[in-house]
Amino acid sequence: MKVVTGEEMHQIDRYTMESIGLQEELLMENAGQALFLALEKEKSVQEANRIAVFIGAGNNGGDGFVVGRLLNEKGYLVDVWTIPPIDRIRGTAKTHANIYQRCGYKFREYQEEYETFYRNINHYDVIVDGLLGTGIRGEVRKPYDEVIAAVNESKAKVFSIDVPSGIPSSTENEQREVLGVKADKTFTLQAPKLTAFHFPYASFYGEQITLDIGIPAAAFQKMNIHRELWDETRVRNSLPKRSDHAHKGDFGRALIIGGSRTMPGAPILTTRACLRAGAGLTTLATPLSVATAAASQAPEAMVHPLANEHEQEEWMSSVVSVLESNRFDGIAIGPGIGRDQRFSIFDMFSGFQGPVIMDADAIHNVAYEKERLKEASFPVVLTPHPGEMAVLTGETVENVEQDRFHVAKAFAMDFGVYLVLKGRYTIVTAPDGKQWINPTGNPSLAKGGSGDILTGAILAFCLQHESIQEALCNAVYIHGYVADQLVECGASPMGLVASDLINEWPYAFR
Ligand SMILES: NC(=O)C1=CN([C@@H]2O[C@H](COP(=O)(O)OP(=O)(O)OC[C@H]3O[C@@H](n4cnc5c(N)ncnc54)[C@H](OP(=O)(O)O)[C@@H]3O)[C@@H](O)[C@H]2O)[C@H](O)CC1
Ligand SMILES: [K+]
Repeated sequence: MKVVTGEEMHQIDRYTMESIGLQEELLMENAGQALFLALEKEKSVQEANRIAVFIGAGNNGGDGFVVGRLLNEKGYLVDVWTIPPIDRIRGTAKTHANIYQRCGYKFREYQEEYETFYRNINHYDVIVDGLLGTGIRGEVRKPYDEVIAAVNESKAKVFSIDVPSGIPSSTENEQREVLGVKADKTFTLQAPKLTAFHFPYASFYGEQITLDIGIPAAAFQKMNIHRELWDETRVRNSLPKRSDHAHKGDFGRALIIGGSRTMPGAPILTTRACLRAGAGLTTLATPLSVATAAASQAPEAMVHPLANEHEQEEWMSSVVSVLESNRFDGIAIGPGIGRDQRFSIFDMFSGFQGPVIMDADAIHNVAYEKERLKEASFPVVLTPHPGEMAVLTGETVENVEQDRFHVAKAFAMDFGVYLVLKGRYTIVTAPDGKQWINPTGNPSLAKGGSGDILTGAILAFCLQHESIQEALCNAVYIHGYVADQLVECGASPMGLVASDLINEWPYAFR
């Protein structure tokens, strides 16, 4: 499913109307019908004594008029409020306002009776928010700011149409305080909007449901949008199937390089996750101080002791000799190495051709020689969290977080790498700039060890998928999905640790 900015959606609408010939009146009717059907399924709507529909000046309000008409038709007790005077409503929204009136239904104007409006707002069980949609520009103006504040203070269930009113639908906004409707649920029309996956905006959306309003696929294709949601269907369709007569050689030889005296656990978690995610043969190369613990905690793995991490030269040559004396199909480097030492991944891995996943401390190292990413002999996957992304770009974490999509895309394209920018909605970016957003995961993943296991799963999946992009998207999806499953079964996000996720991994799609 494509994820769009408001501007992209407007262009898609325009193409649908002007080149395909589906008119806006019809799209608005479709939107209202789809919204009405979705609302009717809501318990709070079924049980509501009184429902309010709030309508703004644009087409978001037009959708509101269609919903208001259909709710009236089915006998719900509805108050339809227009925030601007009715004569300010124009175009297609006006057409549907006229249809509403000709069907014999009443509406109230905020400007005429705003005292009643604020008195009544506490008596509504449900508010349908058709105030502002993708057409908002700049800061929320009067009186919408006051109306939005009142909606947020009311006890009603709030259902937003398309976007929570006040929330922009692109991330290219100057930093300002965000004022928006805090929706319980947002019914997005046709395609999810970008800010639904970008904080601070995402927290206003509540649960997100996408409704089909009949915009043809051809209109999306024409626009060439390279940003998509990676959902469960995509995972199920792209996860490799194991044949009955498979053997371990079919699933790749994985090498994990990591660990140090003070961080022995990280590479062990990566190794265990790599095994659980199905790699055929998994080897851990780690300093002697970690090797014994690793052998007992990941007995299915092979362990190659490396030189002490403080002996920089020796450590690097021990890595090289592990690579020279064995054959590996993919490598993950970074978990628990520590920040004290400098090493060159490109010197150590020269000539290697399988995928190399660089995580954690390896990212800090590669930042010093990032120009060499452009000439790597192997496909590179970088898995930074926002702090590590800031190290890579030389920007502040705030700058990264302000525009994650653009920062990730620019870096992946400039340096020709796959980039997994971690966060509540992790973004996978391919070297050609295409992006996929991961919807799974919860706060239990905001914890030490969670990145280490993702790295192991990514390595294992890269060895089992034809496409690196699909491997990354699927690993990220399942990593979050497993955490979601555990929380759904009653585990507290506070108490879950990375090992719990590793143990749950095989049951992800039971
Ligand atoms: N394909 C689809 O998804 C369809 C979506 N539809 C719905 O249409 C809206 C987008 O409609 P649009 O008219 O472009 O925009 P809005 O409804 O958001 O309203 C814009 C008007 O709001 C006023 N405005 C703009 N900025 C502000 C602000 N900062 N503060 C207050 N008011 C603001 C302005 O009106 P004025 O008269 O005050 O100038 C704008 O004109 C989309 O979200 C869907 O809900 C359609 O139904 C068809 C298909
Ligand atoms: K809205």
